[in-house]
Amino acid sequence: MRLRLDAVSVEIDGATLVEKLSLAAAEGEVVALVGPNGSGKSTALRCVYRALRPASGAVLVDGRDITALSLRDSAQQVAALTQEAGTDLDFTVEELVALGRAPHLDGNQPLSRRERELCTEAMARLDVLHLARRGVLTLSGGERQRVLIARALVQEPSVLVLDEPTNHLDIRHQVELLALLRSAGPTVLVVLHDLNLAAAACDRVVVLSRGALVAAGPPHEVLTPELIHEVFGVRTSVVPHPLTGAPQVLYSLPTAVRTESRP
Ligand SMILES: Nc1ncnc2c1ncn2[C@@H]1O[C@H](COP(=O)(O)OP(=O)(O)OP(=O)(O)O)[C@@H](O)[C@H]1O
Repeated sequence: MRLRLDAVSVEIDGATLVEKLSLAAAEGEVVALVGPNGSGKSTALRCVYRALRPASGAVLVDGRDITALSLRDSAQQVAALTQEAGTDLDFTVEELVALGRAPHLDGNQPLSRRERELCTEAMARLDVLHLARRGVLTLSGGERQRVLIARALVQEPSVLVLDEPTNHLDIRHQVELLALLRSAGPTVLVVLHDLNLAAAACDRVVVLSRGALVAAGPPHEVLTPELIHEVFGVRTSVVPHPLTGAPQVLYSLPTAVRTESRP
């Protein structure tokens, strides 16, 4: 198994934020992590990119506990797009993307031709090549998000974790990003709030509630009205997508908050 979380628990100041979370993702699989606000999704991801150390349990990449690897070795294995990933550093887009190669370089070693091509290709795939010379601080939120994803791709990780990567993205770039994640190569663990994007793009969906796993499996098995009501407290209808058959979650607003009906 490429990525495995084995009974990972996280405690901070005596509170258990994640409790005995186990999940696995095979090579090339795209797994969505969904759940209500505060259910522990970002905390679980932080253990994978080593911003947090589990109180117990382990994160394994290709069977090796990542805490046994040097930071440089684990940065070659795992790339992350985090919620804190906005950068205050005034790089150009191409400089920031090139930084994704850092875990693979010795000191100030310049990029090889192949690495420069890799950066150009990633910028093109994320539709930011035309911004290559722009300062990152001048970009819109969605443009910056796409640049950071290009940086994660040039890292050529075997595992890519992304925390709400569709934040700030317009609908075209959301759809393109999810399609890209399916074809990019690395095993992907992605936190998503949009259950329909998760259903369309992910092989499996893992649902967290109050720090613990409540369901995991293919989208059509997991995303049922009963489960969504139990976990999110929202009534939904789930119908098959007319073209793909993937489950589509339809929401209706509670009648109490509807505006009065028109004459
Ligand atoms: N450093 C910390 N100290 C104390 N509590 C924390 C800390 N970090 C996170 N928490 C709490 O842990 C819980 C889980 O947080 P986490 O960010 O993992 O949730 P999430 O599922 O990613 O939420 P969201 O959908 O809102 O991004 C929350 O209640 C949060 O307030």
